[in-house]
Amino acid sequence: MSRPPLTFAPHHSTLIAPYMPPSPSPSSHPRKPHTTLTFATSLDSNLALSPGTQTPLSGPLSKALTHYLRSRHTAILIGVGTAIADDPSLNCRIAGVALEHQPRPVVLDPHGRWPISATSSVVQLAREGQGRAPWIITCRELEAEKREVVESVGGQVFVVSPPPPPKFPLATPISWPHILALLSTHGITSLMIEGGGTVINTLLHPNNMALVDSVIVTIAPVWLGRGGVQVCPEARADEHGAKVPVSRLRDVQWVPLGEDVVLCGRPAGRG
Ligand SMILES: NC(=O)C1=CN([C@@H]2O[C@H](COP(=O)(O)OP(=O)(O)OC[C@H]3O[C@@H](n4cnc5c(N)ncnc54)[C@H](OP(=O)(O)O)[C@@H]3O)[C@@H](O)[C@H]2O)C=CC1
Ligand SMILES: Nc1nc(O)c(N)c(N[C@@H]2O[C@H](COP(=O)(O)O)[C@@H](O)[C@H]2O)n1
Repeated sequence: MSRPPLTFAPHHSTLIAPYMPPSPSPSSHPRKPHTTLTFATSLDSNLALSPGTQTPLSGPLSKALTHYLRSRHTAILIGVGTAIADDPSLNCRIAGVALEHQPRPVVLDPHGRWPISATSSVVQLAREGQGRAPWIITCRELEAEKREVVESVGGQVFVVSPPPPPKFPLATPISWPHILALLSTHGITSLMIEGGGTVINTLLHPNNMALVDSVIVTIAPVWLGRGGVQVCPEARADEHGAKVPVSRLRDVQWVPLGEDVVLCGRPAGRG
């Protein structure tokens, strides 16, 4: 499971410092973690060439920045589509990062679709002490073998009640406030949400956008073409039914990193 360590230039951390989670204070008990939405996209807003496949987009410098972000958050969340497509490691591979600065991988898997096994990357890394054991948030009890694998490395399975029938077409199986509150209850003070397309598009829905504190997007100089996994949230209309922008970022900074540019901002309307 050994992949080459990444090198991160410390001065790059000053550029993104304003978007980082605040230091947790022992006296405050926020109802939700500081939430950072972060992903890598092509010029045509694609995360991957096709559903179910992984497409490398970040260059070495922006990839190292993503790994630095991982070390600055207590957890990293993905949807089960990404877990299945990528078998991701979800650890921080910057040389010398101690286990206490590794993020907790969290997989949203309401229907228990992730075929997690002893050979899954996150499980192997947890066993080798190079990452934390995964947490799975699901709506149904997992098969005993899967639960055993998760628990054998110190991970946890959270079975939450399925919600009532969806009111809106874009309603997600588990509401985002519920997910964030659950993680907060279990000590997660900062959460990095990496994807994939479904997860990002539902978080960018006008109903959920206010839950996002920071947005950090790597834009790679490539077009992937139609039929990819696209970031494109539900459209929004005003009270007269006229289409209006879903949201615009404020406090924007563009950070060039190698051939990529990293866009940092905060969704408008946040304090
Ligand atoms: N370039 C980048 O930075 C990244 C790229 N990717 C790419 O994205 C692709 C995967 O994206 P996609 O296929 O859209 O899958 P996702 O990773 O977004 O997972 C989607 C699934 O997660 C579950 N889910 C999502 N939201 C919720 C919620 N609120 N409550 C409960 N369950 C939820 C659902 O599972 P169910 O269907 O069982 O209900 C849903 O179908 C891959 O190709 C991957 O490589 C992924 C991350 C980052
Ligand atoms: N930052 C970034 N750049 C890309 O080009 C990507 N394809 C991704 N994908 C995300 O990173 C996960 C893979 O992580 P590991 O290297 O295996 O730890 C993948 O699952 C996506 O969440 N990210």
